[in-house]
Formats: sequence, C-alpha cells, structure tokens
Amino acid sequence: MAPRIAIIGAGAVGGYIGAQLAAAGEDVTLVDGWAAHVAAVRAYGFRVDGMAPEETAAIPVTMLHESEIGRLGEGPAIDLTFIAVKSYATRHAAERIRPFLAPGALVVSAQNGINEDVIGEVVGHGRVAGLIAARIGVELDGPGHVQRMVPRGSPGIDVFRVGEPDGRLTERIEALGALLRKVDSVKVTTNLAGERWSKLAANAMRNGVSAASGLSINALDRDPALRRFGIKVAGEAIRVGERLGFALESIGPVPATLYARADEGDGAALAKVEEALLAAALATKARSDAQRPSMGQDVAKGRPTEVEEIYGLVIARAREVGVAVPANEHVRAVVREIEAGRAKPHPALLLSFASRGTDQPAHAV
Ligand SMILES: NC(=O)C1=CN([C@@H]2O[C@H](COP(=O)(O)OP(=O)(O)OC[C@H]3O[C@@H](n4cnc5c(N)ncnc54)[C@H](OP(=O)(O)O)[C@@H]3O)[C@@H](O)[C@H]2O)C=CC1
Ligand SMILES: CC(C)(CO)C(=O)C(=O)O
Repeated sequence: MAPRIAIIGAGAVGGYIGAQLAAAGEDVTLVDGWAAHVAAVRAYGFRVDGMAPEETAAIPVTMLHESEIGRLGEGPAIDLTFIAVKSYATRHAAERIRPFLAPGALVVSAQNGINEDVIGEVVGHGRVAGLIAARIGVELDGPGHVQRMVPRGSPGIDVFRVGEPDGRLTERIEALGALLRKVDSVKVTTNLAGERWSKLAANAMRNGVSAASGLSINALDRDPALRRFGIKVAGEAIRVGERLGFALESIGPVPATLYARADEGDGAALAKVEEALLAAALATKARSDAQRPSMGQDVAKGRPTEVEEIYGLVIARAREVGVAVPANEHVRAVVREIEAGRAKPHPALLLSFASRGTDQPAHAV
C-alpha cells in the first residue's frame, strides 16, 4: 500500500518535495505555520516554478495549518514524515507529529544542520533517517509559491542523499530513495555522518556568507576575495570534520578535504577548488544568478536564521577537538549583529576579515 506521508514545515524544501510527490500521485499532507501560505495553496494549488518553462506547475495538495494538525488523526496513521522546518524548530515539530505516527513510521530530517538525534529523542532513535538536499536551490518567495533556482535533475550531482544514522542499507532506506526519485536524483548513502558534516561545511561556506554580504551564490563566487573567504570558512569546518573522524564526501564536484588543504596553503588544492567554484558561477544555466542560500533568504525576509545550528555547531565541535575556526566565528558574529538589527548586510562586513585572514595558516587553539 502507498505510504501516508506528512510534511511538517512546507516552506521551500518541504513544500517543493511535498508538491512534487503529490504530483506523482503520492498521498501527501503538508503542515505549515504560515496561514497565508496555507490559504494560497488551498485556493490555487502549490505553485512551483523552475529554470525551464516545463517545470512550472500548480499542484493540488492537501495542506493543514499547524493549528489544525489534529486532523491528521482523522485518517490512517502516518507512515512517513519529512521534517522540513528550520533546525531551531526541530524538537517542536517532532513533538507535534509524534501522536500521529504508525508504530513502524519513519521520520526523516530534510534539513540542514544535524538533527537526527533530537528527532530520535522525541520519536525513538529507531524511527529516524536523514535526507540531505545538495542541489535543490529553492525559495518560498510568496504564499503558495516556490521558485527553484537550479534545473530539476542536475546532471552529475545527486540532489538528494538519504541514509540511516548508523549507515545500514535497509529496505526502508532503499524505499525512501525510490520514492524521492519521483522528485529528483537520489543517492542512498551508507555514510550519513560524513555527508552531513560535508554539507554543514558547504552551508558554512554559503549560508552566512550570503546572509552577511547580501549577495547571491554566483555573485560571491565571482568575487575573488569573497570566494577565498568562503573557501576558508569551508576549509576550517572540514578540518574539524577530519579531526572528528568523519569520512568526508564532496562539496559539489570537489572532494571536501581539498577545501581544508586549500586553506592550509596548498596552491594546487586552492586552484582546483577555485576552478570548480568559478566554473559553476559562470554556468548560468546550471544555477540562477539570483540563487541565495536559505540563510540569505531569511535575512532578506527579516526572519530568524539557523546561525547557531550551522556556525554554532561548527564552533562547538571545533573546541572539542582543538581546531581554530576564526572565519566561522566571524560569520557567526556578523549574522548575529544583523539579526539583532545592529548591522545591515554588506560585503565589507566580511572583507574586513578576509583582508587580514585569508593568507594566514591554520592554527590549533
Ligand atoms: N532553501 C533551500 O534551498 C535549502 C534549504 N535547506 C534546509 O531546509 C530546511 C527548511 O528550509 P527552507 O525550506 O528553506 O525554509 P523556509 O523559510 O522556506 O520555510 C520554513 C518555514 O518558515 C516559515 N516561513 C517561511 N517564509 C515565511 C514568510 N515570508 N512569512 C511567514 N512564514 C514564513 C514557514 O512556516 P513557519 O511559520 O511555521 O515557520 C515555513 O514552513 C532548513 O533546515 C534549511 O537549511 C536545505 C537545502 C536547501
Ligand atoms: C543552497 C544550499 C546548498 C547552499 O548551501 C543550501 O543548503 C541552503 O540554501 O541552505
């Protein structure tokens, strides 16, 4: 029988995945806290636009406001849930869905940050899996509307990576992978921990750097100083991941460990990383010039960010293993100032650090 699917947090990621699964005939109910968004989806369907005209659709899908979540209990128990709220709202989302779960339900973190443990504390560790969205590039740019900024089916990249927290290849994780192939390309991974940390480093390179500068991903990568600053941020985070013992994956087409070597002064590694970033930034058919990471979107909308769930996590784990992460600390401080209304996004907020920081070797604390 087809699984009954609930998506808690139907913003850009949750809404996009849920709408595409509904379009593929799956039994999906979206749950979201933004009343105007729920009203728009009920009235007009979930509107999706992509980089090509054939990606435009208005998809009918069942949607509840979070105050109506009790209505999930009117049907059979939920077999599969995607949690796609911002990471700071994870525990609350898991608590809200728990009463409606079937005994063998799977609860999937479709987020950035690392949230499988928190979800497991609420619903049981045996019911949790992880989903990393690596090249989805979506933005909820108004009620009922998601814009995707990269083409559906990015060639050469697995858009989704799904895995069990303990890395086992189970039937349920293969089934999750098969389901998500209705949305985009999928890799079923035995290395969720390594994928998670590599994605955290990619988010550190992108999310706060865009939020602090006000620039899109392509604009950042076309600017030599900001590009190198981003590489430094990622390199620090990757060094922490190495010290923690993760088997790191790639960031885009480049092995993640090259970012750490680049930050340590290895010229060949830096050249490879820069070449890949610049090629992607100039290939405008592969990514819209307007694509901002989710934290850049949050700051533009005046919404709270995941600064603690990304930079706070890198910094906390860096302290455990004695790795210096000054660029990550700088980005966290700037984003906090912006969130508090004491600064406005501007590249100068990062370039002040970049001009004194990029050529310095990495030191242990
Ligand atoms: N966007 C992307 O391309 C990617 C995002 N991710 C991750 O996915 C997770 C979800 O992020 P994402 O989908 O981008 O988040 P969104 O901001 O699009 O949606 C999250 C929630 O925020 C609320 N919300 C969003 N915009 C508004 C608004 N203008 N007014 C009122 N409420 C609003 C909604 O519910 P509520 O009011 O209940 O909060 C929504 O469910 C995060 O962990 C993120 O890091 C991962 C990969 C890519
Ligand atoms: C687009 C991407 C990959 C940037 O790091 C992302 O994960 C986000 O927007 O949060």
